[in-house]
Amino acid sequence: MKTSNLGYPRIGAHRELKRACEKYWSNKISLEDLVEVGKSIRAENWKLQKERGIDLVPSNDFSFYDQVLDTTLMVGAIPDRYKNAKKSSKNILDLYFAMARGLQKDGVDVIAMEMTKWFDTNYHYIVPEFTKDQEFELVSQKIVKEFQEAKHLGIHTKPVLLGPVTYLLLGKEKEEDFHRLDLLPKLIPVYHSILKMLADAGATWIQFDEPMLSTDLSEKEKEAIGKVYNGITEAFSNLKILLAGYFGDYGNNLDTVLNLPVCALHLDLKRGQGQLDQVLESGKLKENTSLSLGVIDGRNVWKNDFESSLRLIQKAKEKLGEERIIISPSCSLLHVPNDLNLEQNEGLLSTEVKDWMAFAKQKLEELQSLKILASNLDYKSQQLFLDNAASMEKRRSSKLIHKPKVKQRMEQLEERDYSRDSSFDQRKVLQEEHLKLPLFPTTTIGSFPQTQEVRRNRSMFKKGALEEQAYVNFLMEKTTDAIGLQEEIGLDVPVHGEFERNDMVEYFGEQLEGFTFTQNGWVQSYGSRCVKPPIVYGDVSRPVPMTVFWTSFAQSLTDKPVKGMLTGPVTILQWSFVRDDQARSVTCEQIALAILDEVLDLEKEGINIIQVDEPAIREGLPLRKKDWEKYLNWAIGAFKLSTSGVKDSTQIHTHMCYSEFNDIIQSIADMDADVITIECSRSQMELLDAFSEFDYPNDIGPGVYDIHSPRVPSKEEIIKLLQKAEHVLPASKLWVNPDCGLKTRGWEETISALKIMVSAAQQMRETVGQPSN
Ligand SMILES: CN1c2c(nc(N)[nH]c2=O)NC[C@@H]1CNc1ccc(C(=O)N[C@@H](CCC(=O)N[C@@H](CCC(=O)N[C@@H](CCC(=O)O)C(=O)O)C(=O)O)C(=O)O)cc1
Ligand SMILES: N[C@@H](CCS)C(=O)O
Ligand SMILES: [Zn+2]
Repeated sequence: MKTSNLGYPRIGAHRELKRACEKYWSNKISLEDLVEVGKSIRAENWKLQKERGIDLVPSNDFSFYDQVLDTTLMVGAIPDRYKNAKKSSKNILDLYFAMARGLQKDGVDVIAMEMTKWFDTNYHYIVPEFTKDQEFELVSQKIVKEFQEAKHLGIHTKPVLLGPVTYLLLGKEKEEDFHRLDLLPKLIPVYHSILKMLADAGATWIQFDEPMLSTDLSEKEKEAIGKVYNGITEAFSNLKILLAGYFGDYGNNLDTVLNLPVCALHLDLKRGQGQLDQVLESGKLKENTSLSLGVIDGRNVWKNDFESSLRLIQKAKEKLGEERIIISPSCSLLHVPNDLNLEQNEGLLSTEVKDWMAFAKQKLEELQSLKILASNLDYKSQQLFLDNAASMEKRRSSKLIHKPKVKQRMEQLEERDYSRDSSFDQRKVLQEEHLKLPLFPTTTIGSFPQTQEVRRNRSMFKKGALEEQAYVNFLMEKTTDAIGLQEEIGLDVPVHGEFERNDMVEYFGEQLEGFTFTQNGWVQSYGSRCVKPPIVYGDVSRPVPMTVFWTSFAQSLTDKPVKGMLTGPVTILQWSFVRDDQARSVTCEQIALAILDEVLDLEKEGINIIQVDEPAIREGLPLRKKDWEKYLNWAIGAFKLSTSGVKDSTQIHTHMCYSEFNDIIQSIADMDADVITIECSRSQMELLDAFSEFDYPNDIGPGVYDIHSPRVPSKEEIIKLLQKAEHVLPASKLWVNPDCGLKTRGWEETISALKIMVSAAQQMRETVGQPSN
């Protein structure tokens, strides 16, 4: 029996990669320094995995930004607009970062590639772009170099490649009249060249990630899988191919994968437990194919239940024999924090709850333990097993989890708690009278720059080096400045700026009961940006108001209507690590009630516009269509529960970023938010088509510039996007705002961009109704 890992967190135990990248981008360290940081993180990760007895240690799971972008560079799918960036870049990493972040330097002005969510995770990948006559060539040999780098350290790794079918399917056609999958015959030779180089370098196992296998694939897509892996196994009989689908079971694609002559097939047994029986009983697994049993949850932080994992392992062992079993996490460990041992503050994470958890490093140790136990017929009497069973039992019977008051409140909910009193049209009239906003009202999505100064003050306050009152005074100053600035710029609906928040989810998690949080539980979200997801371990409630002080303070500084800012229940759920002892829908409803309490308190304090952000509604959608309806019912229900108790004259906004809306537009309409602000600019307003075709009933603020890049848009660009929007939707429905919050930006670019945006809106007001050219 072997142990295998599919991927390890690459930001470093103390976010070394984040710091190095950000310093490199601001010219504070050299390329050599940055490369050195990457090298030392890789070495540390490989060593750590080796020391924990992992037999198949991954390489090429490291990335300076994103593994999909790495693949794009590997196969040379560099969009034409980066030609100048390529010429002016001194090295390939600068070109790579220009593709990820855009570039505005030395006469080069190029926008970034689109970014979107990686399946149903909070990780974002850079979307490949393809043209009809797309050519591929081997450009980056990173995977070979990293294999050799590990080899020099005495560690024989299993290089990881993003499979060609998933790679193409994750991309977008930038021209009409072709399907990206038709590019496969041109792409495959590049993969074969890479495999040849890896084989020459001495690689034995290769892991191909094909997570698209956990989605509904068409016949053509299934055929493509067949062709690719039959071709590879035939051409490279000296390589052992491990095919990995994850984030779910293979569903209707099972026969396709069972037919492949691969050396090992990975099963995500956390999301698809039933798949093991199906595979074992089908009799279709090829004799030479091993099973990689993904028994450890790569998507959550709970300790593995050895009893249930060993049951699965023993079952597979009996059928296939030990030699054909590999045990592993369900997916890459990219999505969990690094090391639970770094959590030493009992005030944050109690010893009791900590005992229920395992982060990446601990999950490797669990794999090691499972391997030892699985080889012991009498494993139930082993100390390793008994300790684990004791932890499981303590968690099940803990008094921290169940709160009768929360359960009672849920039982009393009625149908009418889930809808507003009047229709949108009726509400709109009242809100117009009340708020008196101009056409094309301007606003922002909530956060203003979280500068180092803001973060440092919070950090000092949390460490006890800054008194609470001094910290509050500092935040009041920042909020006052932000309101003043918004007045000066001429924004119609100001926000308080979210300076007091470390993160839009963690901030709420910290104030809600039933949640706990960590000191160092960082997980990569995109590029150098990380999040520290809170952990829901018990029934959720809101003991005291969470945002009323800051919103009311901001409102006291201006006559304009300040927009209150909350994170919605689905997003809080989706971006937290959630208890696995009850349905997610139940936890979500508990969070919804806590948010409702806050909405009503804000309204009581005279806040007439309240935004409840739900950027994660789309990413929470199950990967298979058959499961959508059930999810959408409870997710939309939770949003409505959290927002429906307000008066008709109170305007509810919601906000979503990076989402394809076409297929869930009805559900978005069902949310019945008075205004929805959405990410739109990186896709050049493509997303609006769904809203216009569907005749979306409520008001919309399509993001008019990309906030993920430091690039300042021109007025012409914004006008062009607004005209595009006005072309498909009536002007009376349109709001003007950036794509998302401004927390990652600096003040200088923020002020410039917002001034341009406001002046673009003013120009639109003047020209409304006139034909655009
Ligand atoms: C909207 N998005 C979000 C997602 N998920 C979330 N949970 N939150 C989101 O906002 N998913 C989709 C998108 C992804 N976008 C982003 C955008 C920005 C970030 C980001 O900026 N992350 C920060 C970390 C934020 C945070 O929690 N900060 C804390 C701790 C700050 C810190 O690092 N402190 C230093 C000390 C500071 C000093 O002394 O100078 C330290 O601890 O060492 C805080 O502000 O208190 C990031 O830096 O990556 C994430 C996702
Ligand atoms: N209100 C949040 C939404 C981000 S999705 C912000 O502005 O950062
Ligand atoms: Zn957003």
